[in-house]
Amino acid sequence: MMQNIILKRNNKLINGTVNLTGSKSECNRALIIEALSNGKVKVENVSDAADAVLLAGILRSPVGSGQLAANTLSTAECPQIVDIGPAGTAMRFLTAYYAIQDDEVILTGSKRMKERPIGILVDALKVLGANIEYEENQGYPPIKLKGSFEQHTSKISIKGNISSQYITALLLIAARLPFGLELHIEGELTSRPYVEMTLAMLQSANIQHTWQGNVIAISNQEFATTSLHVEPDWSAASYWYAIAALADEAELFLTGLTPYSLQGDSVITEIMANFGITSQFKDGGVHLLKEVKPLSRKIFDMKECPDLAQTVIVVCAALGHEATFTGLETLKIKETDRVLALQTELAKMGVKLIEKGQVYKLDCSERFIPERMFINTYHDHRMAMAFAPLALIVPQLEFENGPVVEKSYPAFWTDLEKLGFEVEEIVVEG
Ligand SMILES: O=C(O)C1=C[C@@H](OP(=O)(O)O)[C@@H](O)[C@H](O)C1
Ligand SMILES: C=C(OP(=O)(O)O)C(=O)O
Repeated sequence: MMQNIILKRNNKLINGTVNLTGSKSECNRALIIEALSNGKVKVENVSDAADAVLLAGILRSPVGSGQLAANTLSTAECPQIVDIGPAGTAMRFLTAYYAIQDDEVILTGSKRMKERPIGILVDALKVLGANIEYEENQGYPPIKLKGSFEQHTSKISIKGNISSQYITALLLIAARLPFGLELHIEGELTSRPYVEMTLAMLQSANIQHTWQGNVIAISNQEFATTSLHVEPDWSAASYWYAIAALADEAELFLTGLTPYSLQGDSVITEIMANFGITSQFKDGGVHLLKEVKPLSRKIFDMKECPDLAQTVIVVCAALGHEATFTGLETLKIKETDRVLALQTELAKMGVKLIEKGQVYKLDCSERFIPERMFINTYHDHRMAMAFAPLALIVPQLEFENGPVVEKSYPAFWTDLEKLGFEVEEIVVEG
């Protein structure tokens, strides 16, 4: 049985306040830092995102610091098994974290997680001195981390264009390595703001770094006694910007967001200015106001904000705005192949996302507005949330697997309801 969601909206006037949960990216970094700091660092405002709740459960289990995780199986003979489900950051960050712990751990995840590459990070950790084996397929989870870490070198090289999460994972443990870390990033760095977020959060816990050219260095250092406060999630905010962009009139207040965020996805304010949405920071949050404005921007580079790609592409498709997108390469190895998922779902309204090398063009020449649209979500929270704003132009939407949003924004459907959307849960075979 599966829970689907029927979503409808009977007018195009949006007005209200939304309290977003904490950023899953910030929270998952903060939780790893907390665990590595031996109790010196505390996380404030732990996110409700399922990926963060799961990681907190693992790292804050009574035995502490991941020595024996709560949701795991362990006996004297068998290593504990830690299952992180679909949480990509948790998988990558825990790989580095467990690589330097003493106990033997098997780290596994969902069916999709077993298709998301981890080899680049495992290779780098092995060069540093970690003892890691693959349990099924080379280069992919599950992996066995065998403990007995002995640092061989502080210098390692890592490809920058596949996932910044590998780099973050290494930076998070760097200060705990006896000889520190000198990380050489090979080639282009994707999702750069996420690496900057990591370094900024480490800095808040008093871990200093240098970043010169393509080399980031962190020496062996002590964490300060401090707390790390998790900001509201800007990626979640993007769906409200999309709703405002598709409304006739919109006045929204998103609490707790500031213009000085560590999250690169705060760039949604600039992106959505092109769609007539002004962002005014006051009263402890951001006010969104819709102005009618001709659309002019034709090219969007999503390399630094890949999690916004679905949001922006769906808004353009809904408005019939034939924009061009770059920086979508990493989308193919996320919760699903997001390029393929977008192509398949947009085809249901006659829109094509045409891939020409590394450039993607939206073709709206045969676009139509269906009476009803069924959205497949492919175990991807962002497929559900990015298509939900379409309720402002399509009379009835049905989403496969409503609870999929829990990964990063569990209150998504209830927040829509509070803002006047009709949200009906139905149970279907599946
Ligand atoms: O470090 C992070 O918190 C994240 C980095 C990004 O991944 P990539 O670096 O793989 O693009 C992003 O897509 C993901 O949702 C969260
Ligand atoms: C890609 C994402 O998450 P992760 O890689 O952490 O699974 C996401 O939240 O869009």
